[in-house]
Amino acid sequence: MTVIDWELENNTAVITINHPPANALSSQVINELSDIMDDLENDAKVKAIIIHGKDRFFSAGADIKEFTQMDRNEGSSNTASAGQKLFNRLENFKKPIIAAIHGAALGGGLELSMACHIRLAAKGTKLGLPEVQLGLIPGFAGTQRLPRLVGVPKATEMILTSQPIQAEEALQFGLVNQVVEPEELLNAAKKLAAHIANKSSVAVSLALECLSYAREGKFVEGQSIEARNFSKAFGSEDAKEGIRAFIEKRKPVFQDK
Ligand SMILES: C/C=C/C(=O)SCCNC(=O)CCNC(=O)[C@H](O)C(C)(C)COP(=O)(O)OP(=O)(O)OC[C@H]1O[C@@H](n2cnc3c(N)ncnc32)[C@H](O)[C@@H]1OP(=O)(O)O
Repeated sequence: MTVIDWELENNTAVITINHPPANALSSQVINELSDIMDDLENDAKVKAIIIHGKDRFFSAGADIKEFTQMDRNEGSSNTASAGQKLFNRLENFKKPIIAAIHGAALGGGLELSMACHIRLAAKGTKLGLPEVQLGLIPGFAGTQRLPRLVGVPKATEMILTSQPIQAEEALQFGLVNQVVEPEELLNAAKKLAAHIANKSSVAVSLALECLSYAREGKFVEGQSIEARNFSKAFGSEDAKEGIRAFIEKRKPVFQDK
């Protein structure tokens, strides 16, 4: 039985983690998500991606029950490296990925959402990295991505105390982009995805590439990639159309070329 489904709605791929009871990120979830990303990468119809969780939670993190069946070597190396590899891939994906978070995004669940480009959270969601409480530490790059988003002092407090924060506080710290009513979450994510999917996918992917340098704090390199990508975008058919449409006071019709 699969634990992740996806479907295409207009130009948005909606990925649903469906691994009851807590959408824990078992190795099966990691493998299936990885396979799905292969499909989405090569599907020209997909211009934006949403990841969300079925039922009560976005994801409560790595599968703690699976940990009990692993030997020390597997637990310490394969699990962390498989998750890190996938999440790096998501973060550097050429198509925008939106995490629609509800209930709980804990441990690996928060790490998954932090690897997405934009995060929307439902009111009442708990977000945290509680691994230290288990005698572990975050293993899917949470010690690196959380400080980048909320600053080192807040990340240190969250990781060392294992205490989650609520969506509203996450918004204040920049950990999520928006907080919405739970029943509005998926619609809000779809609206945002459609807004982006309307744009030229050439320009969107060139912009995403530049933004990856900002995440790494590489201003000088990022600036030079920006100049290169500006020139690539400028030479695209979509830029011709976008500029013409502005002059002609109409909506552009992009061909993604
Ligand atoms: C490299 C990455 C490492 C990691 O990510 S380590 C994991 C870090 N995550 C956590 O420590 C979170 C653990 N879970 C919780 O704190 C709580 O749970 C929740 C806040 C998510 C929900 O609490 P409540 O509403 O009281 O429900 P409930 O009875 O605790 O959980 C419902 C069912 O979900 C299972 N479950 C929850 N989290 C996980 C998990 N991470 N891995 C495997 N199963 C999990 C439980 O055991 C239980 O299951 P049953 O109904 O069969 O007793």
